[in-house]
Amino acid sequence: MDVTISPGPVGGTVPAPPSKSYTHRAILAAGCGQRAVVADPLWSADTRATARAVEAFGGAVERRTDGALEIQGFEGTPAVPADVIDCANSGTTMRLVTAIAALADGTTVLTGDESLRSRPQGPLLDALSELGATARSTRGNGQAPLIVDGSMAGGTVSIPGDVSSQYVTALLVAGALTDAGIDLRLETELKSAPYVEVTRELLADFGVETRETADGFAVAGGQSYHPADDTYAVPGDFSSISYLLAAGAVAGGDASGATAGTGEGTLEITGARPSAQGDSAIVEHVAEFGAPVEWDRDDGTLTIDPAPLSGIEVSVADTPDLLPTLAVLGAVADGETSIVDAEHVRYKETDRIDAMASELAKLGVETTEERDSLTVHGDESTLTGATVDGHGDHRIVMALAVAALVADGETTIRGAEHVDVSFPDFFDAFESLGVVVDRHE
Ligand SMILES: O=C(O)C1=C[C@@H](OP(=O)(O)O)[C@@H](O)[C@H](O)C1
Ligand SMILES: C=C(OP(=O)(O)O)C(=O)O
Repeated sequence: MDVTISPGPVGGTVPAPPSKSYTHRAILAAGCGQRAVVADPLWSADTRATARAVEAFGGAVERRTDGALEIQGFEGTPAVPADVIDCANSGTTMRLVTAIAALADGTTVLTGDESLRSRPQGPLLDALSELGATARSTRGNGQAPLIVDGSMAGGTVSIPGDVSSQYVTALLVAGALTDAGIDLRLETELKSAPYVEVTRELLADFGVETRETADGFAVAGGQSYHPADDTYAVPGDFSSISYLLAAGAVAGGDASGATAGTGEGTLEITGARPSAQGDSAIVEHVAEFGAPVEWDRDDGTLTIDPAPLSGIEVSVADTPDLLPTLAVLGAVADGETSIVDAEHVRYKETDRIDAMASELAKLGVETTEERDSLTVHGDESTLTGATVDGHGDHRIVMALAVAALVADGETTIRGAEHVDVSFPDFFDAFESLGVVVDRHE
């Protein structure tokens, strides 16, 4: 599907979609236990891949009419899957499920789409092999398809922290079910660190203890997964919220003609309660760009008004998924925006530094790309509508949709269906805010 977006103001109230990261973890934690209900889950292409993996290991995932997931777990012992596990486009699914597969008494094969089959898995495969499983890439290049033979005993292992935090998450989730536990030593600084805190917070809610150590993390073996309450409720997703906040910052207003900076064009986002998500830093970032934003943390409500924006310098070491949103804010802002500490953003569904540089160029925006940074020259840029490519990547599509709101003329985004990965209702949400979206082939 392609979409054509007409520029125009946004305004109104919109709910945040549920967190993808928490939903993946909750489905797997419930799967590792006996039974649990996951309320308000994100039901998207990526989280459905995780649900399929739980079923492949012998669990059952049923979606109730209220959207909650009733999960019967495999109680700590995954069965050997009867078929290949297709992780589709989801890195989180592949990393976490690979580690759980190392607990099965037999062979699991994992694959995914072309994008996922190009992403790095080598350090995780090496770690699982050191811990007593046999885990390898069919092509010997550290990429899926993967073959994993269990079962791993646990022990001490070193792993780089600057490729993906999901390796750490995977070892903590599966390590609790090993005999010996896992003592994980980081060979480098940890990028995307808040995601490990999301993992530790969720594991604690499922009765699994983890520890931060002098050089990494540790999880004792022989633990079991059981939620404190029968039902686990998923919080809102701040990576998804970033597009809504950015839309409010650059195009807030209403049909009656609110003016930037006057507080008349408020956009409100509900369901934005605090959690361990590092991407909640987007709230501070839009404020640094100059947009008036308020966050009622108790109520979970964010309000944002449009304002003239000025460029900022921002590190995405902890928040890689914010890069596309920040790049678009930088394109609209006056002056230069430098997005730094970004090398790991190249290992996502696509190389997002490169993808944003090339698609923003089509809209008339000048950028400078380095290995670990993207500088957006907002002052030298005028956004002009064009046909742009989503690179098969949900976050590129959504960020470009925000840019389209303030481009001069219509913008067509190719491959817009990829929003299904993390925010299936994204274009409906945009329409509810007053955006004119034309979906076509
Ligand atoms: O654990 C998670 O839920 C995620 C971790 C991050 O990946 P990396 O740790 O690979 O940077 C992030 O980019 C991804 O969208 C979700
Ligand atoms: C990189 C992402 O997810 P994953 O690693 O699970 O594919 C993402 O959602 O931006």
